[in-house]
Amino acid sequence: MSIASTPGWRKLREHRKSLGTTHLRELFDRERARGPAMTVEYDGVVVDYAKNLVTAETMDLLLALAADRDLAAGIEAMLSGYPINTTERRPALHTALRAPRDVSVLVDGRDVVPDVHAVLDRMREFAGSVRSGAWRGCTGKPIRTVVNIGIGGSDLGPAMAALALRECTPADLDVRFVSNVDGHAIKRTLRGLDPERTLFVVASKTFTTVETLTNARTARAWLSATLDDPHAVARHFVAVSTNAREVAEFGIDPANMFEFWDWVGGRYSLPSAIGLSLMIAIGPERFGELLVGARSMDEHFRSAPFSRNLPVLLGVLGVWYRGFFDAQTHAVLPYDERLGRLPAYLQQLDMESNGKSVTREGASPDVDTAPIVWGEPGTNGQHAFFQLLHQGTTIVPCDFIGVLEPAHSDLEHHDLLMANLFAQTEALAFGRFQDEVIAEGVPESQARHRTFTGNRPSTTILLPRLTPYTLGQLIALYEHKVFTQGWLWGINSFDQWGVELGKALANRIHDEIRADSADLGDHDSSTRALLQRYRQVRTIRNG
Ligand SMILES: O=P(O)(O)OC[C@H]1O[C@H](O)[C@H](O)[C@@H](O)[C@@H]1O
Repeated sequence: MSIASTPGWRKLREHRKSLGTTHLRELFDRERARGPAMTVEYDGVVVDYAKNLVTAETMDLLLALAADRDLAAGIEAMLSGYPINTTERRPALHTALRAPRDVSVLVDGRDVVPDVHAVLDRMREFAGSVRSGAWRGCTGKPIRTVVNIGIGGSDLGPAMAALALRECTPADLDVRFVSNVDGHAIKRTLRGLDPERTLFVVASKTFTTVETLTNARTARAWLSATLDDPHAVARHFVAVSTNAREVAEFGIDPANMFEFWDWVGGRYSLPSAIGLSLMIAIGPERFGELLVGARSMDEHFRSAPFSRNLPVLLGVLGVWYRGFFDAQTHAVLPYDERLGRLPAYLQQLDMESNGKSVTREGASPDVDTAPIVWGEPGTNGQHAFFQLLHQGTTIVPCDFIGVLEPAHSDLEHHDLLMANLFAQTEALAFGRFQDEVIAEGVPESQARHRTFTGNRPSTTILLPRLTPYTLGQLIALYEHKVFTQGWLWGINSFDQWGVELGKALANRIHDEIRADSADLGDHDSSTRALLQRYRQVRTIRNG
């Protein structure tokens, strides 16, 4: 049944009406212990959702909706390997990537956990040998730079995590990421590198992604231009993929390929071999800690009652705002420079998973699905777009993410950072009303401009420290939040057909650009004129 026609949704609609414009000031006045009552802690991760536009009744209704939508069965189906990715007839088993050795997870009657650990063992051995210098380039020198070539899920996860955990990377090891097909990207990445000491990790689930293969070919040509050695590619290129045939076709020895499986979605693949560059950067042991952290959140998701289940709570709050407040976007604001790429990572996770207009049954959903996810680290965002968060005409639910203890010892910086985080959530929630502004001595002519309506929702997520373990928890927290929402909306969160059309058209246009004489008559007048303009410049440049 579509979600909007369920009794649970109808009750929420009534409840939303009765809530009207009730202000967070009032809710906090009414419930003296609202803060602690609406804070849930699990294994060191604190989620305070008190500054959301909800009452205890709202939460009860949202959680009842989750129960009615059989979320518990959905969670079980995902974790036990049921093929919930129906359009691709596959399970979505990223959770098996962090299962301990003694657990079994069956896919088509076969336990996949031994395969997972066999690859992890190979990764550990390889990453260890690169880090220790035992793995040599073809001229006998140890590797000092690792370049991960991949895009989307084969880039964002490891790049986000490598930045987050950079303190764990030895100073003499440089791990870089290149994704864009824009030639400036690979040029800048390779600038100043010593081919004799550089290792390329070509990461692609399909090994057919044009951007990645183009960058990999350019890197191979760059390497071969200096290292005239038949063993150069074997010593300087490894692959991470599900596609051994294409890897061999590219010229990478399958012995240097690290495998994963089609039941791992690209945007969920960081804990798989896609994490190889990260493992080299932070070391096998720390990579293992990330898996254990993610595992801890998996277990929590599976077993905690919904009212104390962090991913479920975050998930239903998002459903509430999309369904009943017309909130088009959701901001992720990590108050931690190290989490600078988290918003980009979560954009793919959330928008590629749930940005859909078709239900699992092939119908149109009758409610809005994924929000537009965006964000920047604090405090930078405050000096850029927070104006709109505080006084704009649109409601933007925000996640503020803070880390209690920094990895440096400069408390002055950290106190300021955290003060800003807390202040922003307070300002958004409670605002400053016009009479208060006037009472402060602001001239009446300016009072409206300097008024803050407040009642702008936010959730605060606190981690004790940013470590591989807590980063693993945070990743799994958001993965399961996204799952919760997709399940409630009734969509398949694990396919991504929406990226295909643009790819197909780009292939066709690419051919037309290369064949100068190609007839552009099939294109619309806008595209045709743009292509002609580009072809002219291209022809002049090529002489
Ligand atoms: O890992 P690859 O096969 O190279 O895919 C890289 C990315 O490209 C695709 O277009 C998908 O939209 C992403 O989900 C995927 O992560």
